[in-house]
Amino acid sequence: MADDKLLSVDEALARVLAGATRLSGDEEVPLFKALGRTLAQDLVSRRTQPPVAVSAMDGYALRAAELAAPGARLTLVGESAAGHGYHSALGAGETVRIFTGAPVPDGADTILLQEDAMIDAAGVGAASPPPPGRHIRARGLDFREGDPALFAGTRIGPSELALAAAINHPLLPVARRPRVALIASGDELVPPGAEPGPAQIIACNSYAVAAIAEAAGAEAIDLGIFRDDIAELEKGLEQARAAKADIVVTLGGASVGDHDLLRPALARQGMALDFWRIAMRPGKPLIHGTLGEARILGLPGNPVAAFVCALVFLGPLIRALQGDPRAGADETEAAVAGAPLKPNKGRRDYMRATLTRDAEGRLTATPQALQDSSLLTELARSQALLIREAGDGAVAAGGPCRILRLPGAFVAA
Ligand SMILES: Nc1nc2c(c(=O)[nH]1)N[C@H]1C(S)=C(S)[C@@H](COP(=O)(O)OP(=O)(O)OC[C@H]3O[C@@H](n4cnc5c(N)ncnc54)[C@H](O)[C@@H]3O)O[C@H]1N2
Ligand code: MOO
Repeated sequence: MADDKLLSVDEALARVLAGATRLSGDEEVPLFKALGRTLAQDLVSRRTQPPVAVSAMDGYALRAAELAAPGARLTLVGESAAGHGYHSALGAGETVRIFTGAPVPDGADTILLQEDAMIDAAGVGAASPPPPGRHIRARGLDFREGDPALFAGTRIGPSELALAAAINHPLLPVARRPRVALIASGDELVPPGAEPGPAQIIACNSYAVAAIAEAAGAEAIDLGIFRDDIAELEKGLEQARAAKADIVVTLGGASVGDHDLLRPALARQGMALDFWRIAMRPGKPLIHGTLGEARILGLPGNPVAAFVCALVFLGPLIRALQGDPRAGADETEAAVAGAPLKPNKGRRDYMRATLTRDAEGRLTATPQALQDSSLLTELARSQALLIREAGDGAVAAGGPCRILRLPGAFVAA
């Protein structure tokens, strides 16, 4: 059974996304700067493509009916190359040499593949003539001027860039990148490259969380490490306000210990708290609220907990703030368990797991032996999170399970 005192992950995500719509301040960016941004308006095609009927192959443009009779020969009268069409319509008994992407001359209705052409002194023939329409791309086959080709809320990836360029939009209207300020907290933390004291460690969470934020389209602003002191943390929050952060992400200090001072610091700054504990493992102490215009996400300090919470909550929030209608959609996939899974109580569990294919080719997720939420090595060696719902019973090896792929994960051989 779910721990009914704690908010479920789905309810928590719904609350994080409630009212999260595209931020004001749309921008126009050139194509080469648009990867990962989100369209703020529909993009209407400014072109029809192909602009005329063109050949899909190198060969000969002709009338199918004229080559149908056995032994028929056509007279080669000219050439149509991409960008340089044949100057006139095809006359009776004529054919034109044509290349891929070249305009099909008026009168021609099919393309004889170069490899299938028989050429002799009498002209161009074929052992098996092509039927009408073969290897011709009709005008407007891909897109037509005036039709919407890409829609507001679409995340721009490589294929969207190619289409946007082809429909002749050199500048793309995109949502403003949400500004995400990062505040790490803890007396034990020093930055990479520094010499830690005997009980200190190197802070790492900001790097992973900034990467997740930027991959979702945000601008990450690292405000550095703050000591476990309410006044210090308040300074961090003031810096986040000065940086005009849309989202303030705090890292650590979210739990109930005497040195977990974020909630009091946030309260003193005037945060309207929404929730601070959820039924998730790792990631129980997750703070959500608003502070002025900014949204607050207080991530737990344990690195894997911070990572998983950033994937599950911060990424979707950033996407929603750019107007992506699919933000928060279920991105899990079906897999089979590579090892027996124990019953799961209380909280939804996101177990770090490797991904392979079994002998039948099924996607197989095998949980790491150690699941402590401090273990970065296990995280870096994993390709997926194997999700166990609160109340799930035992599952035998080979039984069904659900996974969420980690960013950039491949399926190991
Ligand atoms: N009595 C209880 N204790 C704890 C509970 C609880 O419910 N009752 N929850 C545990 C869980 S679950 C987690 S997760 C942690 C979260 O605690 P905090 O958010 O307060 O995080 P800290 O105590 O500051 O740090 C926890 C751990 O993570 C390390 N850390 C923190 N920040 C970073 C960073 N930027 N880079 C690398 N490592 C970081 C820190 O050194 C600690 O080891 O609380 C449990 N306790
Ligand atoms: O968030 Mo804690 O274990 O759930 O690491």
